[in-house]
Amino acid sequence: MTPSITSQSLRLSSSFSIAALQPHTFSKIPLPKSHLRVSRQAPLFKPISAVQSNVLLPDASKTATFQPSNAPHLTAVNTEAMEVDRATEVELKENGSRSKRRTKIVCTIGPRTCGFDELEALAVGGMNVARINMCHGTHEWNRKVIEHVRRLNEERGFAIAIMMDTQGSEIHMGDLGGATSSKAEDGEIWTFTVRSFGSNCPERTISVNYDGFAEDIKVGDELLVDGGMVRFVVTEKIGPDVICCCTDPGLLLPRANLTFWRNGSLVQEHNAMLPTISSKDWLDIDYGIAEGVDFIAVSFVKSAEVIKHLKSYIASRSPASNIAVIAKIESIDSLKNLNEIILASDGAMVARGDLGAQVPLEQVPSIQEKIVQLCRQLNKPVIVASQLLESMIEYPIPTRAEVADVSEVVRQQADALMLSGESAMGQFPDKALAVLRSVSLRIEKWCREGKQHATFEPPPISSSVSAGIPGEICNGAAKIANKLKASALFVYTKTGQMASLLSRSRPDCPIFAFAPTSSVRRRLNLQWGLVPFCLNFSDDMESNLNQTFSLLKARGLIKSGDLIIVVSDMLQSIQVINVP
Ligand SMILES: Nc1ncnc2c1ncn2[C@@H]1O[C@H](COP(=O)(O)OP(=O)(O)O)[C@@H](O)[C@H]1O
Ligand SMILES: C=C(OP(=O)(O)O)C(=O)O
Ligand SMILES: [K+]
Ligand SMILES: [Mg+2]
Repeated sequence: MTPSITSQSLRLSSSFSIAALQPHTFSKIPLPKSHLRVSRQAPLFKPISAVQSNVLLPDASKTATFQPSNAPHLTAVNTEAMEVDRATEVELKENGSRSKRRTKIVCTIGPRTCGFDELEALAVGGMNVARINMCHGTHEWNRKVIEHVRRLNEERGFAIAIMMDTQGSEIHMGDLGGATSSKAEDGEIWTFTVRSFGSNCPERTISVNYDGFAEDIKVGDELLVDGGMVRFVVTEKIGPDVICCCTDPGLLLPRANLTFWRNGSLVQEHNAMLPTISSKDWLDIDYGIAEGVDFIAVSFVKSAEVIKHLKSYIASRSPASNIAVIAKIESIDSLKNLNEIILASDGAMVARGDLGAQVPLEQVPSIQEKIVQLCRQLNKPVIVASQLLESMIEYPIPTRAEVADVSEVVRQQADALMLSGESAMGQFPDKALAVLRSVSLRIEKWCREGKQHATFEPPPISSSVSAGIPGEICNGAAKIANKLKASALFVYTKTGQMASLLSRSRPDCPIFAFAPTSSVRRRLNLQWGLVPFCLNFSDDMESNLNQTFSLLKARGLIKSGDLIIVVSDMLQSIQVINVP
C-alpha cells in the first residue's frame, strides 16, 4: 500500500533573490525554471519493499545495522552500511529526538582506556572522537587503539573518528626514568639538562628534549612546569646543566611541558628556532596517513603556511584520503595569525593547557569565546580542550566550577568538548564522560527554552568566505525547522559540506546527515548537532527518502507523522515532509 505523504517543497530558482549572491559551484543540478514556490505535491514516495539483497553480515546479532523489525532473522540487509550505534539510539529514543545531545565529545586515549573493553565503555558512553596524543605511546601502542576503535565501528555501528595529535616542537621534560611522577619540594635544588639517562636517572635530575636549552636560558629566569604547576628559578649554569631552585613545589609528570619567563614575560626565542612540525612529527604524520586517521591536530601552529603545507603533503601522499587538519591554538604566535590559520584549516582546537602557559590565565576565557565565534563564522568545527574536569582525574565528581566551565562551552555552542588526562590516565574516565554528556544535554535544553521567543538569526558568514546558495538554503531550512518545530532535519550530502552548513545554523532539532562513505560519516561526527549515517544513496531523492524513512522507522528513531525538513547537495530545494 502506498502511504500518503504530504510533501511541501520550496525550490529556489535563479530568479529568487538569494541566487543573486555568489555564483555557486556546489550542485550540478540545473536550477528549475519556476519561481520560489510552496507546492503541495501528490504522494511522492513508495515504501521500499522489505529487505533487498546484498551484503551478508558475519553475525547480525552483534551489529546494529538496520533491519526492519519484522525480519529479525535475515542476515542480508539492503544497504552496505546504514548503521546506528547504541549510544545514538539511546540518546534519540530517551527523551525524543529533539533532545538528542548536540555537543560532541573527544576523549584522549591513554593507559587507562586503551583496552577494547574500556574503549567500548567510552563508545557506549557517547565518545564521538578518540584522540591519540603522539607525545605519548609508540606507534605499536597507538595502532592497537586504532584497531580497537575500528572494530567497534565495524561490529557495533559506531562512527568514532580517530584524531592524531602531533607532539610539536615544545620543550618538555623526559620520561623521569620510568617513574609515574616525582615530587619537587620548596627550596630543593634540581638539575635540568640535555643529557639523557635512560632508566638510570640521577636523583633530582630532569632531562630536557631541546638541545639549545642551556644556551637560551639565563640565571634568574623562571622555569615553569605545565604552565606553573611547579616553578623553579635558575640559579646557575654548568655546561649542559641548568641548576634550579624550586619556588612553587608540586608534582612533576613525565614529559611535562616547560616554559621559561624573564622579567614577567614568556621567553620566545626558542620557539622561533623550532619548526612547528618536527621530523618526529613528519614520521608520525606518515604513520597517521598510513593508518587512515580521520583528523590530524597540529600542535603549536604559528601560521597558516604550515597548515597549507601539511594539507598539500597529505593530498600528495594519499590523494584519496579525507584527512582533516585541525589547528591547535595554543601559542602567542597562533593568536597573531588566527584568521588565516583557521581559514586554512578544517577546524580548530582551543588548547587551553598550553595557551594558559603562554598568555595570562585571565585572558584565556575571552580568547576561547573569540575563537569559538570565529570558527562558527568561518564554518569550521571547534573543540574546546583541557582541564574541563581536571579534578576528576582523582575524584568521582567534578567541582562546581568545572561544571560551570563545561556549561559555558556548551552555551557558546562549540562543536566539541575534550577530555585529556581525565580519560587518558584518570581514575574515572566513564564518570567524566557521563558528566560532559549530562551537562551538555541539560544546558542545551536550557538554551533552547531560553531562546524560544528570540528571533532566529544565524551569525553572518565572514566576508572572507561565502557559503553562497547552499549556505542560504541551510540557514533557510534551519529557520523553517525552528518555526515549525520539526522533529529533525535530514541532509543528503556527498562531501559533508551541506551537513556542515546546516550544523553552522545551530537549529533547534537534530540533523540526520546521510553520507555515502563511512569516512565522511566519521568526520561529521565531530560537528555540533549532526547525527551522521552512512547510506549509499542515489540521485533519486524520492527513493532516498523512502529508503531512509523505512530504515529509521524500523529502528524506532522516527515515526509516522513526524515533521522532517529535507535538504541535499544534489537539489537546490527545501522539502517539508510528514513521515508517512
Ligand atoms: N598514550 C599515552 N600513554 C601514556 N600516558 C598518556 C598517553 N596519552 C596521555 N597520557 C597521559 O595523560 C595525560 C594527559 O594527556 P594529554 O593532555 O593528551 O597530554 P599532555 O599533558 O602531555 O599534553 C598526559 O600527561 C599523560 O600523563
Ligand atoms: C590540548 C592541548 O595540547 P596537549 O594536550 O597536546 O598539550 C593543550 O595544550 O591544551
Ligand atoms: K600534543
Ligand atoms: Mg598543548
